[in-house]
Amino acid sequence: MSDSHQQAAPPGLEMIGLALRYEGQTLFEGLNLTAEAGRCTALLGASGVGKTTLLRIAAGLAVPETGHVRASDGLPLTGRVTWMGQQDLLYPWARVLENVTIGSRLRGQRADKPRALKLLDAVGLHGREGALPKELSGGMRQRVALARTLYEDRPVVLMDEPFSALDAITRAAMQELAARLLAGRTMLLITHDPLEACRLGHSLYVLAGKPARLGPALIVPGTPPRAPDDDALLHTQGELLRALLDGQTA
Ligand SMILES: Nc1ncnc2c1ncn2[C@@H]1O[C@H](COP(=O)(O)OP(=O)(O)OP(=O)(O)O)[C@@H](O)[C@H]1O
Repeated sequence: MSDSHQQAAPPGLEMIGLALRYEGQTLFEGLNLTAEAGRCTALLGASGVGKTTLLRIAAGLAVPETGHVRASDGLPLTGRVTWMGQQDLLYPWARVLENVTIGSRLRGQRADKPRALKLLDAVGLHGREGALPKELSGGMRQRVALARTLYEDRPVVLMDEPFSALDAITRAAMQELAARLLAGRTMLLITHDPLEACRLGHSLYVLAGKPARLGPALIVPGTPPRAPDDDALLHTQGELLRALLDGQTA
């Protein structure tokens, strides 16, 4: 199912000349990154290099010392960005349906229950709308989180290791679901997993060094979700792993 609720064409996300220091350490300096409109940009790099910080800047949750983030269509980004993280961050006291529609409640709007139920159906949770998060497996909770992300219906989706807490099989299934249901949106995906980046991403970047710099884009041919044993994917995965290892020694 594609989410027909989505309206305007998604903008690209342009991060320009970002500089940020924490406790005297320069994390970025003059960093530029564009997440292309309607495509998935994957960002990899060693732990602590600054990936989440970059995503927080993109979300407006952290403010760079210099530089700025803008939408490629020149319109404000406010209200056009959503976030999906590693933890599902479901409210434990709220049932599945309420968790999916929580954004409406927080905005003081009426929940669109028929649409939420349709999305729960699309993520394979038909009939589970009355369950509490504790009654669901980790993979199911992440499906609820995906339904909630889709319910928010923002053209730009920021994903911080969204599937890293899942086992390999559930993770592969979630990658397929997310690629299908989020297709056409502008996605910026942080992952530690080269295979995940190659399955989901159109452009892949490695962030490395102090201050952190972006390596050249690796472009993966084909349409996500790519098969894990696809020849072109396996080739790009090797290149990406090499770039990650080179980043460690740079
Ligand atoms: N609010 C903050 N105050 C001080 N230092 C911070 C803050 N946020 C992040 N840092 C530091 O900035 C660096 C980058 O952190 P960040 O979480 O962005 O890395 P990361 O690449 O996402 O790591 P990981 O892959 O482990 O999640 C780390 O050294 C971290 O300790």
